Amino acid sequence: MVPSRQGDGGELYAHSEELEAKLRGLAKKESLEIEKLLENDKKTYGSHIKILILGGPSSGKSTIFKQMQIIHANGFKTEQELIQYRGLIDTNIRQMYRQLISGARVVGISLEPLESLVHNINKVYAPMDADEFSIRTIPDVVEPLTAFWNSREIQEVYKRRYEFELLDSTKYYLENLDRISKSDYLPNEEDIVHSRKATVTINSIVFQYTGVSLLMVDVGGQRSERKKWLHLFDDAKVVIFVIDLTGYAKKSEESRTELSRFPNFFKEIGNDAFDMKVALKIFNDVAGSHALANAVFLLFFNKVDLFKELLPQVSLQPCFSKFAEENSYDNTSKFICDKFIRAAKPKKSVFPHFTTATNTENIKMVFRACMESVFKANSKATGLS
Ligand SMILES: Nc1nc2c(ncn2[C@@H]2O[C@H](COP(=O)(O)OP(=O)(O)OP(=O)(O)O)[C@@H](O)[C@H]2O)c(=O)[nH]1
Ligand SMILES: [Mg+2]
Repeated sequence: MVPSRQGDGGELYAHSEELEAKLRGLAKKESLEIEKLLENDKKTYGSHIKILILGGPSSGKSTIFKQMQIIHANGFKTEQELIQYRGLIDTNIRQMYRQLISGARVVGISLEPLESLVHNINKVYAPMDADEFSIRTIPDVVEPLTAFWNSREIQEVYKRRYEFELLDSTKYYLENLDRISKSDYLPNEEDIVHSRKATVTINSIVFQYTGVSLLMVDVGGQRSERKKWLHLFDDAKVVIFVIDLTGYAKKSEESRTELSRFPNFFKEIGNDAFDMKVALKIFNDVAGSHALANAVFLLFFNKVDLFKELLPQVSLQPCFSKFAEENSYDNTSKFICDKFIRAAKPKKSVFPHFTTATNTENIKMVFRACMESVFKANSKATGLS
């Protein structure tokens, strides 16, 4: 799948001078707002250790942020929060259904045999279409949508999911429709970390970790959101940089626009516009930033679960032409990891970790290991001793 493009003005930005000027004005206004927000943060949070979560679109930053809320704060408990997540999950499910239909067109699989199922599903969704907030996974949609999902055609389309845009949690939600459609359904933590909404705000939490107060900040990874990052770099001690491992197989429109701006960094563009290359470029920029010269970098190579599923189907070689080994997990993960570590040269403290952000236990364990290495790394530079 390619990242959701909600709220992204990327291509417009590249093509129109007038729009560019307008957006510059907006960015200035935005930067004043961010400064005000940070000023308030300082008042509220005092002198905490600041950890920034950065990375490309849809890499899993907010999922990690949610896990921190679950592990170190109160998690998601209020009815209002749960109802909001329920609405988001319902919207995600409808989105997945539509993406599978468009995907069938992209990969050239005819859905004619599913005509009556599609008709029945559309009949349920049609009255809700006028208002996004009214979208519900009602019991009437469960039977046709489950049959649609289990059909031979859609399973074939799903196998080729990296050729078109599809939400990562498609299988997870479409196999839990019975539970989700219950009238009193409220999402559990696992459901919540599988939901998807592109971040267009700056989210922060403060929590205690072994007696140290940490301020963790989550931002959006889409190009329009990355303009806000610079304002946050000052006094950040730790950067968690999240990389979507499946990005080696994805080519989003955003990646094409993005890479065409750096012809010297990436010699071959066009067919070569893989999301992982954009992530590499973003990481290279961030790691070279003066404001982050003393920060410890934790690299989270994320979506290990999906990466392992993908490896037997898609080779790493089209994305990285120098990769010439067998497409095993060990070979590919090492190759990708080396690429990023080399991009961080010359002097950085960089600690790589392999993660599945939707798995609370995995993130709990990785975070513990991270903090140990951070505390040990360079107490003078980080002020974490
Ligand atoms: N299966 C699986 N899904 C993941 C993993 N990490 C994240 N996801 C899913 O990937 C989708 C995108 O994750 P987000 O956390 O929203 O990504 P993000 O980096 O915050 O994206 P932006 O805010 O747009 O920059 C969500 O549906 C997550 O549930 C993972 O390790 N495994
Ligand atoms: Mg996010």
